[in-house]
This record gives sequence, C-alpha cells and structure tokens, in this order.
Amino acid sequence: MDHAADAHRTDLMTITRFVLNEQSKYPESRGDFSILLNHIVLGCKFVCSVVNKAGLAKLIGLAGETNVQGEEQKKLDVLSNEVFIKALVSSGRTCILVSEEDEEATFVEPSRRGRYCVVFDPLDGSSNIDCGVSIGTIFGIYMVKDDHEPTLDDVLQPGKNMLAAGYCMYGSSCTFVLSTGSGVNGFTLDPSLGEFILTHPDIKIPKKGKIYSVNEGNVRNWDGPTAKYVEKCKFPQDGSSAKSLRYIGSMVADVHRTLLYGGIFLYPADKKSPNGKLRVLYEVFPMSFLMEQAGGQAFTGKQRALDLVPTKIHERSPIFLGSYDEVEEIKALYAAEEKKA
Ligand SMILES: O=P(O)(O)OC[C@H]1O[C@](O)(COP(=O)(O)O)[C@@H](O)[C@@H]1O
Ligand SMILES: [Mg+2]
Ligand SMILES: [Mg+2]
Repeated sequence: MDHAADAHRTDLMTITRFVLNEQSKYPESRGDFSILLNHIVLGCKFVCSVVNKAGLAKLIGLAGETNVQGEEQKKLDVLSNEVFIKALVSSGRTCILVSEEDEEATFVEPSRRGRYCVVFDPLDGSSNIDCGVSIGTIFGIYMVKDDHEPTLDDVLQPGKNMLAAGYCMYGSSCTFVLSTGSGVNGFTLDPSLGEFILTHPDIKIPKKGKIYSVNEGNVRNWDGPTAKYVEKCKFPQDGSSAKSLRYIGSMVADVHRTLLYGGIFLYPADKKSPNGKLRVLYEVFPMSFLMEQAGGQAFTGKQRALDLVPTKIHERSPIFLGSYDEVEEIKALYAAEEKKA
C-alpha cells in the first residue's frame, strides 16, 4: 500500500466540508449560510456544464434581447441568470436578488424567504463566449440588517458590509474562489466526482507584480494618473524591467490571474465613460472584497472601493485592484493630481 498517496487522499477537502468547518466556528449558526453557499455552488456547476457544452449544443449566439445596460444578451447569459435565480430562490435563504441581467431587483416571496441578499453577474465576460475563452460568475452576499420587510437599502450598502464574495471561472478547469471574510480559498472542480476540491488554500496576492491588465484601446480617453501609471509600466525610470500586458476581457479571468500571479487590473474612468464600465454591486465589490482578503488593495481613483455607497443597483465605478504596492502607486498618482488641482 502506498501510504504517501493514501495520506494525500485523506487530506482532500471538498467545498462542502470546508463550508461546514467554517460554520462550526459559529456554534449559534443555524446552517443557513452553508445552505445558501451550497446552492450557489450548485448554480455554478450547472452553468459550468452548460458552458462546456456550448459549442456542441449550438447554445451560443444572440437571444435577440438587450439587457439593462443596452448590451446584447447571449443565450448563455439568459440561461445562467435563470439557473442562478432558481438555485438561490430554492435555497429558501434569500430575500433580495440583484442580477446584472435584470433591470429590477427580485424580491423573494415571503413563503420562500431567508435573510440573505445576493448580488451577482451570472455570466461575466460574455463577449468571450463564442470563442471559448474563459468566462465566469461573480457573486456577493449581504445579510438583511434587522427583522424588517426587505427593501433596496439592504443591498445599497458599501462593499465592506458584504459577508462573503466569490467567483467561479469556467476556464481550462472550473475554479471556485471564495472568501467568507477570513482569507481567500480556491477550489477546483473534479468533473468525474462533481465536487470542488480545495486546491488553492489561503491565497495571498504577491505584494508587487509584473503584469498590468487593461483595455489599452481606450488610452486616448484616459485621465492623467491612469496614463502615467501605464506609461511607467512600459517605460520604468528606476531601472526595473517593463511590465507585461495581459488582457483577456473577462473580468473573472483577468482578476483570477492577478490574484494568483500579482500585478494590477484596471478599468479606469475615461472621457467617454466617466464612471468606468464595471458595475459596483456585482463586479467591483466582490472582486475588491477578495483582493483585500488576499492582502491586496482596491481603489476607485477617489477612495477605497469597499467604502463606496451605491445609490442604484446597476451603478458603475472605475476600479484599480491588485497587488498592494501597485495600487499604492496608483493612489499616489491620484493624490498628486488632486494636489495640483
Ligand atoms: O471589452 P472591454 O471594454 O475591455 O470590457 C471588458 C470588461 O467587460 C466585461 O466583459 C463586462 O462583463 P459582462 O460580460 O458581464 O457584461 C468584464 O468581464 C470585462 O472586464
Ligand atoms: Mg460582468
Ligand atoms: Mg454578465
């Protein structure tokens, strides 16, 4: 018998066991949060299986509708949204759902209601669907403040009030990254078992990075600090080597690489889009939460991203997130600009 291999096997940690272990730290917990997370994981497994078959099943292509941001919806966006709404409502633990694909928030009917609000982007990076490049799902979880009738104010809260956040990336493997507020852990789906296994325990983002990630096609519309930072990445004046540019165009994939390898991901404001492109509740907040939990930073150009208080569910914000030192540089450039003004 190979004892080393056997020991390795007994170390296997499924996401279900991981979440139950976390729950046992709170003896007063009734398990509601674990049930909710299990349903989110189920939704991700479902979307993963559909995404994997997309090319074969001819599921890709336009559904002939536009979403609230006026963007074309793909069939997979519609499907993923339906899957998540079903999974979340059937958990019996949610009361308000905010999805990128729905103009209005969904208020769960009282008989199926729980205490959690979930904000999510069911399929992020949809422009990459047709060419089979990595896409993902992003989510954040809030809890309703008191015993009251849930209102939109329960989700229009700063990101620092989130209880948990995460994403699932449908890439060369299916990876689920989660933070419940005490570090970040990554799980990889074993398709033969149908289980997510802990493969990236306690992820810490490197303090510095050699990669910057931005849509450089927008360069002519950038503000001074963004343009200066990117210029420094390409032509450093301190004798260091130039940074590499990597940009996939799926936030989940670009942020995942940034989290593991270090560096910076930016979607800044520009003259055409003064609020940037990415949505505060279900893109900026969850990714900022994960970055901070992994030891990095997230900044809007004006403030710590997680301090932002959204006033609308589909609000947008510029975002700079990643390695601590890289974001520190961006912050210094914005501070210098403000001093000049
Ligand atoms: O094509 P651009 O302008 O670079 O934008 C890319 C960004 O847009 C997004 O695709 C928006 O997400 P959706 O696909 O959910 O609308 C992000 O994933 C990505 O970071
Ligand atoms: Mg998105
Ligand atoms: Mg989307």
